[in-house]
This record gives sequence, structure tokens and C-alpha cells, in this order.
Amino acid sequence: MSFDVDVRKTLGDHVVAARFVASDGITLLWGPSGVGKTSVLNMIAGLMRPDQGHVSIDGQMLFDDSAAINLPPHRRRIGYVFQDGRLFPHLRVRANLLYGHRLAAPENRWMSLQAVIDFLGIEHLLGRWPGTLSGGEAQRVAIGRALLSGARALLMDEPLPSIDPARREGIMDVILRIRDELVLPIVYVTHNPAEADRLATRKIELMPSSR
Ligand SMILES: Nc1ncnc2c1ncn2[C@@H]1O[C@H](COP(=O)(O)OP(=O)(O)OP(=O)(O)O)[C@@H](O)[C@H]1O
Repeated sequence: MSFDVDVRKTLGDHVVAARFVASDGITLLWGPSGVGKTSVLNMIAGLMRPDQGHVSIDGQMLFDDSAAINLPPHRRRIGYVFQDGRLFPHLRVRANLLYGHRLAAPENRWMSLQAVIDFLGIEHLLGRWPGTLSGGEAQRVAIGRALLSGARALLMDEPLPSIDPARREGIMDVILRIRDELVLPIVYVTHNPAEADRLATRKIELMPSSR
């Protein structure tokens, strides 16, 4: 499994640009605040359209401006885990987990609900409302929802700062197990050097540039 990303977009006075090829492991996007890390994740996910470039995963072109290819987010099979979890507040944990699973084509559902529950240790949370979860619990559910959607890669945008420091270690272990046991490639954004050193297989440094 590999990413091939070469994207460029002008946002106001800034030009956001990133170019990398990444195989398995955790690819860290690194750089100062405002350089465009989240924008690059959004371009990979299909939530923001690059002005130029391409995004492919495992040889399948997801975006290519020169060939007018631009797959919508739900057809990219890329899971996105946000800093704040973003669970659906009106659905219990079980329904949140199953949301993307029901929409995924059966042949892409490579993990069952039970396998995800066991992997993340969240059996006891299934009947809870998102509003009652701790930051760490909510983040586990968000990761579970991404895995159940049939994702072949994950994007993670600062998934740890919203979590109580005592629970961060547990989520970091989950992320390392996703890398090593599930062998899913992850593109990861953090500002924390210790987290970066612990997790990064490779580091892509984004440089500020103006137009
Ligand atoms: N939709 C948009 N329209 C205009 N400008 C935008 C848009 N989205 C982001 N920007 C700007 O583009 C720049 C890059 O933002 P982005 O959030 O990608 O940076 P970042 O590196 O993730 O920052 P941080 O580390 O602070 O989260 C910022 O100057 C931001 O204000």
C-alpha cells in the first residue's frame, strides 16, 4: 500500500504544497502553524480540491487535475480521524461505529464490528452517547468508525492533544498497532516533537511560501 501525493493550492496569500511518496508506516506532516498541514490532509481526503497535482493510493488515481479525475471522499476509502473526534452526537457509539460500515461496499469491509471492538477495547462503550465519553474514549470510537468504513489508509490530524495526558499513551499504542498489526499506512499531523519521534516512519517538512 502506498501514497503518491503531489498537491498545490493557493489559499489567500499562501501557497500550500506537498510532495511525497509514502509506503507503509506513519508519514508525518511537519511544519509551523498555518503552513498547510490540515489543508494537505483535506486534499488527500477529497475535502479540498488542489489547484494542481495528483493523489494516488496503491496505484489508483484519486485526483489528477491533468486527467480531470476527482473522486468524492466516500469513494476514496481513506479514513479521517480529527482532533475533536467528530462523532455524530445523536447516535450511540454502536451506531456511530456502523455508520461508514453500512455505506461501504461489502467487498471493502475487511474488518468486522466485533474485530474492531476487540482491537480497540470498546465493548463497554457501545450503548453510550458520544457526549458522555472521555476524549480518549471518543477518539477510540472515531478510529473504530474509520476502520469499519473499509478504509485502506488513515489520515490523523492531531488526534492526541484533546485527550487527558494519562490516556494519550493508550491511544498512541493503538496507533502503533494500526501501523504494525493492521499494516495500514497513516498520514499524521502533530506539533509535538516527542510524539513525532515515537510515531514517524518518515517526516515530510512543509515549507511556508507565498505567491
Ligand atoms: N478554505 C480556506 N480558505 C482560505 N484560507 C484557508 C482555507 N483553509 C485554510 N486556509 C489558510 O491556509 C493556511 C493553512 O492552513 P492549515 O490549517 O492547513 O495549516 P496547518 O499547518 O494545519 O496549521 P495548524 O498547525 O495551525 O493547524 C492558513 O493560513 C489558513 O488560514
